[in-house]
Amino acid sequence: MKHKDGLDIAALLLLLLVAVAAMVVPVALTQPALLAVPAVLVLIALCVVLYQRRRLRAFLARQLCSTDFENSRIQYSLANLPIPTVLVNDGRILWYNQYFRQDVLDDYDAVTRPVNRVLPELDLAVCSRPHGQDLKVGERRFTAYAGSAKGSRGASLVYLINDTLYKETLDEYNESRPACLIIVIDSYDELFDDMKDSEQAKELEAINSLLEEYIGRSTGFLRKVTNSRYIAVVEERDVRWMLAERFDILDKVRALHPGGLTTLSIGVGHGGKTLQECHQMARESIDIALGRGGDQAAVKTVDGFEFYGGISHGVEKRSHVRSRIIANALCDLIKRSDSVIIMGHRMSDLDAVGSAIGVLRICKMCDVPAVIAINSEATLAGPLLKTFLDAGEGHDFIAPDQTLDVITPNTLLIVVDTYQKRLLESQQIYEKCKRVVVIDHHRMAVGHIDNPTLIYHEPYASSASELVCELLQFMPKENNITPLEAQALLAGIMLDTRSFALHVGVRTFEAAAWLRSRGAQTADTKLLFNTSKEEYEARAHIVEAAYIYKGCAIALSDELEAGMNVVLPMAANDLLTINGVDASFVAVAKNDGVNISARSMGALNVQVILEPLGGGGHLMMAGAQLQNCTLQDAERRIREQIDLYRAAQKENTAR
Ligand SMILES: Nc1ncnc2c1ncn2[C@@H]1O[C@@H]2COP(=O)(O)O[C@H]3[C@@H](O)[C@H](n4cnc5c(N)ncnc54)O[C@@H]3COP(=O)(O)O[C@H]2[C@H]1O
Ligand SMILES: [Mn+2]
Repeated sequence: MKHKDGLDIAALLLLLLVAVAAMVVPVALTQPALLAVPAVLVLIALCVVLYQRRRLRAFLARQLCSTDFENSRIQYSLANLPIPTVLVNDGRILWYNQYFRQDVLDDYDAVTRPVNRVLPELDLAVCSRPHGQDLKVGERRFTAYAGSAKGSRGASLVYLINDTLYKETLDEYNESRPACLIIVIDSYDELFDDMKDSEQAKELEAINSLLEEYIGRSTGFLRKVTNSRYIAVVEERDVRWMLAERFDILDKVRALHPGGLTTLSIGVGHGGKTLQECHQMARESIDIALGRGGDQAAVKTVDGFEFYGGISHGVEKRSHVRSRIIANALCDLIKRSDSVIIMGHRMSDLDAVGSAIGVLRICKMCDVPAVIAINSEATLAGPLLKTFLDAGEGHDFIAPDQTLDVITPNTLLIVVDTYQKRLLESQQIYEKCKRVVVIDHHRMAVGHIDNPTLIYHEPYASSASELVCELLQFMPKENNITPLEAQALLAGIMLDTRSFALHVGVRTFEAAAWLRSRGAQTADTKLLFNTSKEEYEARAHIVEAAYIYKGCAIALSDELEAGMNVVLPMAANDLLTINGVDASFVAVAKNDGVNISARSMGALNVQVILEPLGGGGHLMMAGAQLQNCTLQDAERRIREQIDLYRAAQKENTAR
């Protein structure tokens, strides 16, 4: 019998090894050169052992796994099962049927081999679950199910179902789901209006060929729907590489001109059930991308929005015509209401209160009763409120919960200086009012007010106060704004432009000039920004403790005394005046969380940096409120985001 041969050879080998061992010492002593002989002998012995091991394994496999081993119970029940089956004990293969040998082992033998050499991914715990485990062997794909083998403790039987076809079909299905892209050339009208026809053609041809090349890489197609708008239908597999490359088409188009004159906005909808649903998602995405200032891609998925790009400054894109139309529409809406409630964001600031005061004047011009809902305990515009109280205008400002009783189905809510539901001064008022108007200048973000009756949203405007100024100028009626109201609006503009340093367009100065002509005193306005000595000291303290990290000033502070909230944004402003600081981040503990104010001079987009922390705002002015978070955590998260942003910037310039 063969296994007897095996034993004989083993005995022979043993003898050989003993002889070699006996020889080594005397030979090494007398003639070291002859040591080569035992070495060669050992080598031969090893070869023989390896060869025998293979033969032994083949022999065992034949005995155990072939059908002529009639006495085995496993054999009886499983050998003819037409799916690959393997018995595993203690991590080693004990037995398998012929299908396993054919489909998984490619006709090699593997009895007693460790199972993780043959199936490295196999995890018996996962296989034992009802859905089994996905396994890949070469090109073939299986689902493995495991059960414990009867009668043998610790041994498992693993069944492998070859479902390569279904899995490949499923993958192909997922990869080929439809996705829709809407691509818009930002500020097309403004740019192309002044161009000669030949220049227009050249410009468009450059953009077209970049877009064609980009979509040409996909399996889909591109169509131009209007002069400035394209639509592309692609597949999920294409969206995947576009996301991985972070829509570098944006950079390519921006690079056509040194100043980044032409930019694109892209809205992507993917993951929807139907092509129609994806198209709808793409439309929502392009709206939000444009609302955030353009030059970026917004991707709507089933769980929300993601943004890519958005590094250039928005180009001013507004027309007086639009302001006039909105002014008329707003007037109409107000006149058709019983009463109006005006409300800003919580922790109201000079811009929120200033613009609310402007809107109140519009309501008065329309002869409709109106109030400003404001929490005067939690505001950063204390000095402004006080000025109005002192002037005997206190009745116009009411605590939010006091307005709830007077809300009727015909009450109009006008929200100023925010677009976000969660930042509103009062959620209850918002929920109770049927009709809502929004006047805001912040770049749009996720969680915005749905379906407002009217929106006046201009991300290029400096402030909500500037927008309200324009509306006031177009009011159909004789304008009777008071000098004090003009001053409130001017304070709003000055706050958000950091006294006309940032974010100022031609229209900002126009609005300021108009306010001046209506009696706003600049010196008095400046007084509204003054602080107490304690606040000044706290501010200096924070600035002193700041350090610089990758061009960003970071300052941390323990909780401030109640009523000192304005110290936080002011310290952030101060830090920006230091040479070599591109952006500043001030984090202050507040209750169980941390409040953050961030500022930049435009070299960094602080909105993008704070968005992952749940904050938002503008390119140059942003904030976030972290709940249940320590100061150290906040610092770590800020630095993490700065790292990511700097890395992305580096990659961009490298490209
Ligand atoms: N969780 C979140 N989600 C989305 N957006 C968020 C957000 N948290 C904050 N923001 C936005 O970020 C911007 C900056 O907020 P921050 O509190 O640092 O700075 C505020 C305010 O604290 C600061 N401020 C108020 N009074 C001030 C004064 N007297 N002097 C200097 N700064 C003042 O002026 C800034 C006015 O900024 P603005 O209202 O246009 O826009 C705000 C706010 O709308
Ligand atoms: Mn504000």
